Amino acid sequence: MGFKSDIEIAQEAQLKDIREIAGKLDLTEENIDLYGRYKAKVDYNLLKEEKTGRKAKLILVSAINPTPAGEGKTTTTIGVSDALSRLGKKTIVALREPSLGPVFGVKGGAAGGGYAQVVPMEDINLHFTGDFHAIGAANNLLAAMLDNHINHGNQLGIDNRKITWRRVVDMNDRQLRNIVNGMGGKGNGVAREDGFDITVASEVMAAFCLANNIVDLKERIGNIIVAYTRDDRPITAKDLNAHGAMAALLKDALKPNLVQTLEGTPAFVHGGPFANIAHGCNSVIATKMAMHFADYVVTEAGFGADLGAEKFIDIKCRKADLKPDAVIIVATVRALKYNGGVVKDKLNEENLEALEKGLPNLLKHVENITKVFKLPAVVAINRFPLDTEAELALVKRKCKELGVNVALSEVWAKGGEGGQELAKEVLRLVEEESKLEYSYALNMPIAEKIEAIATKIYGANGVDFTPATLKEIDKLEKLGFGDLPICMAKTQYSLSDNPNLLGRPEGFNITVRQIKVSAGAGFIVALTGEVMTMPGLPKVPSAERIDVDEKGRISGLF
Ligand SMILES: Nc1ncnc2c1ncn2[C@@H]1O[C@H](COP(=O)(O)OP(=O)(O)O)[C@@H](O)[C@H]1O
Ligand SMILES: O=COP(=O)(O)O
Ligand SMILES: [Mg+2]
Repeated sequence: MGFKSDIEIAQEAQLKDIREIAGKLDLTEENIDLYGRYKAKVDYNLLKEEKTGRKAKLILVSAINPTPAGEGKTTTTIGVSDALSRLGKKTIVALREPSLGPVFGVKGGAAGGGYAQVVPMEDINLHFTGDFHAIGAANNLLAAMLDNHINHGNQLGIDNRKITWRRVVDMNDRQLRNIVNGMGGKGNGVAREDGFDITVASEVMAAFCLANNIVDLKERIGNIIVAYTRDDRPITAKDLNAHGAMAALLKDALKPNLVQTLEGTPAFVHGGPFANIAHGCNSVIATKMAMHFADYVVTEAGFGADLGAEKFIDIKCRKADLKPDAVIIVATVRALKYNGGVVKDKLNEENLEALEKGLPNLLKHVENITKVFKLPAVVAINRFPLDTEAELALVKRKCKELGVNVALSEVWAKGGEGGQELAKEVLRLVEEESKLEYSYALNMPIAEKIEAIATKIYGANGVDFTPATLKEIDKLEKLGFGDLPICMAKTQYSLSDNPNLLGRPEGFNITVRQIKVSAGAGFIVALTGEVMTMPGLPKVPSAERIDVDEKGRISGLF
């Protein structure tokens, strides 16, 4: 259909000098560190001087269960922000930074798409300002100091079989999931099994995204549990005296990155946990900074509302005293057909029957947001080029029949101009009174908190815990971690823990196969199904289509 690619649109754009964008927030060069002409970091110490009374409206963008390509949350977040800017509203976008895993893997970048992008998209999708490299270095410094401690006598009595800390790299590399290191005999370390996670799954990333400032970050890092002794005493980063150096590595990374949308709306892009294996939200610091400088902040939580939105509310909002004033639930014709049983390579064919069959998935997410979390919501139908008028009309009609707010969004094709209907509905919703509720109380037992999420948000009958998991839950409660929130690690494709159960599955249980405490981040991770903390590359990685020419001009990124 001859559409320009995301990178062609981005490279044709005339970007504003980032100092002009900073000026929209009354920021001067004293408040920012320039990273070239189009990127800057903003001094988080500015938050200490927070003016009282500033209460920006916070809009969360979530979605229905997606196809592997994603349904356009980031694109919609950017597009509706541009639409609000066009309506004269002082708006900031708050997004996560892209991971190289998906960039070179299946999904591609995370800078939006079409005429709703943050730019410079090549920089943002690749090394950006180096935050992920800093987070990886801090994570791996801790791993090196842990093994070094064991190598030099193990005074802390670490049980080699109870090491929970893993190394990370920001790449999809299944080869590194399970390794043996320290081989080569005396002088080359102590041989043991180990493995790598992808950087966005690191607890350092989670602590980074939930920290309020550098002192809080250092304290959180110090609390990270890396191993246990034979008698199950936890060993922390602080026990290894690693937390100071780790926090030093993150001094600049912790400053939110300021860039711009194609239409010049300021954007904070900072932190980047995935929402299937971590909590899936950008940093608290960037969100609060955005709320300090703007009247409307639009932010995204990863994957479907069963993952990103649930953890945005039950973990991030609860811990950072934030409250969304409205939620946009992105739905697409293709994801509704996918949930209605259509296979990936048939999603571009009109299929009203499958579309209608997939609607229960959308309605479950709407119920969760409006009836469990008690927040006002609007469904944004993110229009794709091959959506037919009949398909779009069916979704809109069904939503209206069921009393669901709905707006057509054409921001991918038209930028902010294509988001006017959605922006006006958001402006109406944020004025509604709403009393945010959580899906569980923190003082409930760990198992009951997990059951509350599974039954209320996923629609499960219940939760099966493996014997080892029940034993670990008992140990964590005895160690005093019982009041922490839960970070569910689950497939993004299904409300259940089975990626093949699409639509609105009923009569299922989820199985929690592993539990671990992220004492630094401040939550308990419950792993279900086959969810991977180190994804693998597909048969034909997106990396094969990426190139750079003699002028340093990159192509193939999307
Ligand atoms: N309306 C649309 N039409 C065509 N492509 C789209 C549209 N919306 C999003 N995309 C593309 O789909 C992919 C996923 O979009 P993204 O905004 O990253 O989704 P999410 O944040 O939900 O994963 C990106 O490549 C993006 O360019
Ligand atoms: O963690 C996943 O984020 P997206 O859904 O934005 O890809
Ligand atoms: Mg996204």
